[in-house]
Amino acid sequence: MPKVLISDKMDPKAAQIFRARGVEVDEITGKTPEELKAIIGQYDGLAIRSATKVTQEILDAATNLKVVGRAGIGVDNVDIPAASAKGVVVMNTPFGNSITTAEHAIALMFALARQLPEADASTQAGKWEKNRFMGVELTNKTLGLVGAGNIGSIVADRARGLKMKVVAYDPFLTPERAIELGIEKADLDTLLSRADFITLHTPLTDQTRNILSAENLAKTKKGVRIINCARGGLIDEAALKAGLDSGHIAGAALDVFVTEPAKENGLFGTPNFVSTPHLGASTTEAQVNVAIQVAEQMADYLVNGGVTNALNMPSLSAEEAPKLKPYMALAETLGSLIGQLAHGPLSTISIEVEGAAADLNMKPITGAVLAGLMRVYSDTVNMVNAPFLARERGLDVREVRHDREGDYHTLVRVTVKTEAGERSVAGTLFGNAAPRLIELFGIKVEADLEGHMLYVVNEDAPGFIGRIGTTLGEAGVNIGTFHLGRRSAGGEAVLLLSVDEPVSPELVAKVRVLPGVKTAMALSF
Ligand SMILES: NC(=O)c1ccc[n+]([C@@H]2O[C@H](COP(=O)([O-])OP(=O)(O)OC[C@H]3O[C@@H](n4cnc5c(N)ncnc54)[C@H](O)[C@@H]3O)[C@@H](O)[C@H]2O)c1
Ligand SMILES: O=C(O)CC[C@@H](O)C(=O)O
Repeated sequence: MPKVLISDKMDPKAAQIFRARGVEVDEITGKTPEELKAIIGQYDGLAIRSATKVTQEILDAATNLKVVGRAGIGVDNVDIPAASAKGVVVMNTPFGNSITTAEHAIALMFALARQLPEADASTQAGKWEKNRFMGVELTNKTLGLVGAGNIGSIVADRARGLKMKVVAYDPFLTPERAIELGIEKADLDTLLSRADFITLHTPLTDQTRNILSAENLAKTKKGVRIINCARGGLIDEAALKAGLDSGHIAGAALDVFVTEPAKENGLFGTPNFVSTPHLGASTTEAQVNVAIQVAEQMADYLVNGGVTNALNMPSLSAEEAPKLKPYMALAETLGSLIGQLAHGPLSTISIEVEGAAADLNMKPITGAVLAGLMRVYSDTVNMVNAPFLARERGLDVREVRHDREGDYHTLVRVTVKTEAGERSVAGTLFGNAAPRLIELFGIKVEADLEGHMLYVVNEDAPGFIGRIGTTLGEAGVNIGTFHLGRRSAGGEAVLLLSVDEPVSPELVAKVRVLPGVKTAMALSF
């Protein structure tokens, strides 16, 4: 039974779902990195929010880990390249808290427009400063939206309901989508010069870090009000403070900070500055949503192999997973066969599917071929890290889907380009379930590839089969299955034998010197 650790505070629904889906679960929150390192080795899955940092060190200690699930959106607390290299799937729940976070941005916009926190503090201090708190209306004001993705587009919708004009800067926003959202697409400088309020809704990347830098803040309209419910690091906090102090910026509200938890910050105590402790996603509804989603996604992966919302692997629905399972076994076997047989560096690998296979999601098939192939170099390879390793090795991976009907109802072919030329193997599913080799380097040969095998290429000549049988018999090796194919009568022939024990190098050497043998190799699957 797979075992999951929930290491951050999460709605109890997550644990209930894991248990109902046959996944054992421990809820242990508040561990230090050292304490987490000591226990993580026993778990197949790790469910987190933002407090747990999934670093290279934690991943190195996580010897059984298969999946990290983030109940939320941002995965900046997970070292994704390190997870990918270790073959650990990283998933998030991209939609569960979007409405809640958008509402928080709108709440902060109102808080700034009417100075609600300061007015509240003053009133409760008995000051009744009616003349001090003169606000501004939102109606007819321009909202500058930086990032019009899931959350940004909900903010835009709510802002339009408040009769604001919305101008958006997002390099990936299409003109059609802008029309659909009823917003104006603009470049950043235009947005900065026109917006009365600016709200940020992008991830933190090399392009967005300090997107509101001192230079860009200087381009804003005097009296601008700024909201950040996305990620700390999008705004230069020192420049923001200077803008508030000078009066150029009329107000700023931050839910996120460069350093979190933000127990101290230069902005604290600045007039017209409002802050919340990363509460964007903190509503009952959003926390229930993300807890349910993360548990369902992780259980799907651990129990059925379904992949949803993974950041380092193509999606595979729980419905598709059982259909793809035999194909992935076939693909991995073909990858392994060609990895064992093709000598020297590979430059290109092409994966072709036809017949029933052509109707399937191809990414998992490709991942499985690469995993089989790369396992020849490293036994920690799986479908998640194989594409990364292949890329690291400069392997050009091509996928080809054929509409044509071939001789087989379904077929997967793997071709690699080596220094010696192209090498190709193909296989099918027997009875829609059992992987079977049907072609090896251009020779038709039907074989089940499993366990220990001996591969021999020889000249097709009378007496050869007897000789090989005798050689194996003398070595005390029992032949399980025997598969033979040849290019033409008297031409090159290929022999695949399954045997009960691993084939020793000494036996391979004896087979290689038999008359007519061109090559011999031990294979294992
Ligand atoms: N405060 C919170 O508690 C909280 C909660 C949820 C999400 N978030 C954060 O909110 C942010 C937005 O989340 P989302 O779900 O809308 O993400 P999303 O991926 O749906 O949208 C992000 C948008 O940013 C755009 N973008 C990327 N680079 C850009 C650039 N250089 N300039 C302008 N736009 C750019 C993308 O095209 C995309 O449309 C993320 O950083 C997320 O981590 C915070
Ligand atoms: O889990 C949280 O409270 C924060 C979530 C938020 O930052 C996110 O990226 O989803």
